[in-house]
Amino acid sequence: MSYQHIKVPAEGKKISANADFSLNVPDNPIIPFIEGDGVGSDITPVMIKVVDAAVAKAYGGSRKINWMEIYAGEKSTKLYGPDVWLPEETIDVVKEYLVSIKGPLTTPVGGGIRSLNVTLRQQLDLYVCLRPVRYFKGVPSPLREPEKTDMVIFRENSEDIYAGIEWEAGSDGAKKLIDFLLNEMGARKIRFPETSGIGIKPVSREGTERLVRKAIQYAIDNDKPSVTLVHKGNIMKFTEGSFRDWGYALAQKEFGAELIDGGPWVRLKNPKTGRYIMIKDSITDAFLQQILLRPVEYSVIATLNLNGDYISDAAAAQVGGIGIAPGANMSDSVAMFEATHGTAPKYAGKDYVNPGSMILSAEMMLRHMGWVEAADLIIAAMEKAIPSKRVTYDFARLMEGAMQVSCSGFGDVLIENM
Ligand SMILES: NC(=O)C1=CN([C@@H]2O[C@H](COP(=O)(O)OP(=O)(O)OC[C@H]3O[C@@H](n4cnc5c(N)ncnc54)[C@H](OP(=O)(O)O)[C@@H]3O)[C@@H](O)[C@H]2O)C=CC1
Ligand SMILES: O=C(O)CCC(=O)C(=O)O
Ligand SMILES: [Mg+2]
Repeated sequence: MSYQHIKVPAEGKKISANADFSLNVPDNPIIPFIEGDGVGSDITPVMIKVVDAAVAKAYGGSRKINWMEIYAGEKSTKLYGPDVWLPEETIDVVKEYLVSIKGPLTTPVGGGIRSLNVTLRQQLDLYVCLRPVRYFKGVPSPLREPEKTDMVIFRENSEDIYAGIEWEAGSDGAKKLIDFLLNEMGARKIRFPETSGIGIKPVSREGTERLVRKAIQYAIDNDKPSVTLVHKGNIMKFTEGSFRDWGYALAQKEFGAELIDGGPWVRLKNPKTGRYIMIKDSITDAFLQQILLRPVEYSVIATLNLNGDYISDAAAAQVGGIGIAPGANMSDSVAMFEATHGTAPKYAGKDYVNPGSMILSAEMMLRHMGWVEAADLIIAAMEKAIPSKRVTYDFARLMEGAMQVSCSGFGDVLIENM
């Protein structure tokens, strides 16, 4: 297969999948990557260097990643033309090569293009946004006991107001829809109909079930004590409220969960360990204060798209910030790994920010590929590097006696510690 601008490495093979979605990973896989906008050009090369070092050290040359650059965002417009932000061939490659990693991409506020990050997730139906939140010893945190925060967020990635169904105030679309709502649907509570922009929030049973199913399965596979459905269902009854109800119903129907004290909480016995997994729910505003005050009570979190976006950054702050917050966007077959943070434009090109988020996203990618020895080396290197206090600005400014290093410098510290 030849592409317009993507150069397939001369060496290396594609990862393939079996009917049950398990992966066949060759020793020399081709891994597509998007560099990303803003600090993407800082963190992506550092991630590649650290991953290559971990793989070389873990497998002594018998395994090697062949990186293949693919394009999106500003770099794409320079190569493919001023309006081409997300080339078709990028989508094709992500789908075909099954495992990839991306840097952050800019989304303008208000007008301009819609989010390329969200578009990638929607076009590839990467319906799970998986974001682990864990503490590394020595990381400065605003909490007294940050080690008590240990959560894995399952954020629904394909629905909710991120579907982008909205019309600007004063547009024909907004007028038409508001008119329809007022005159045909009996809506009475649009306070300023003449000057309202309007958006639609689709949340489906299928979308909820596939997300909650993954979250419960994760809790089973990883022996986690609870899954919390986080929603604002008291206010948005038929979207967020239904998310909660469909989630509980799925736990009972597919996992044999039983009501506790008449419900709504349910519990199921983990078939692998015999221990109970509690399925509970929490309303988002209360949840956000409880994860600060009683983090030990939360383990696996299943939530909708917007809640998941907010919770990801808030929870990351508890364990040191979005500089080390990794993530993955996944369907049953395709996985695209990416940091939780964005393009941090004020730091772009300065070799300054923490590359940890992207390196830990790559660590998740290695684990997903079954290259656990290389993944373990990265975790062990983080565990040694941070207490040595040679860290990037985000940690250095909160640590006493730290020696601040650059983005690439922190990559080198990790490699020294492998
Ligand atoms: N998946 C994606 O590609 C995402 C893209 N975006 C996009 O990114 C752009 C910028 O968004 P913005 O709201 O500024 O959020 P960002 O996540 O880009 O940055 C917010 C702040 O987080 C801190 N931060 C971010 N990255 C790092 C890092 N690697 N190391 C240390 N600290 C870091 C910095 O804090 P401080 O100022 O304290 O140093 C930074 O100013 C927007 O266009 C947005 O749409 C946003 C999120 C995800
Ligand atoms: O797409 C964007 O620009 C922002 C997305 C985001 O904040 C996220 O996925 O966490
Ligand atoms: Mg976000």
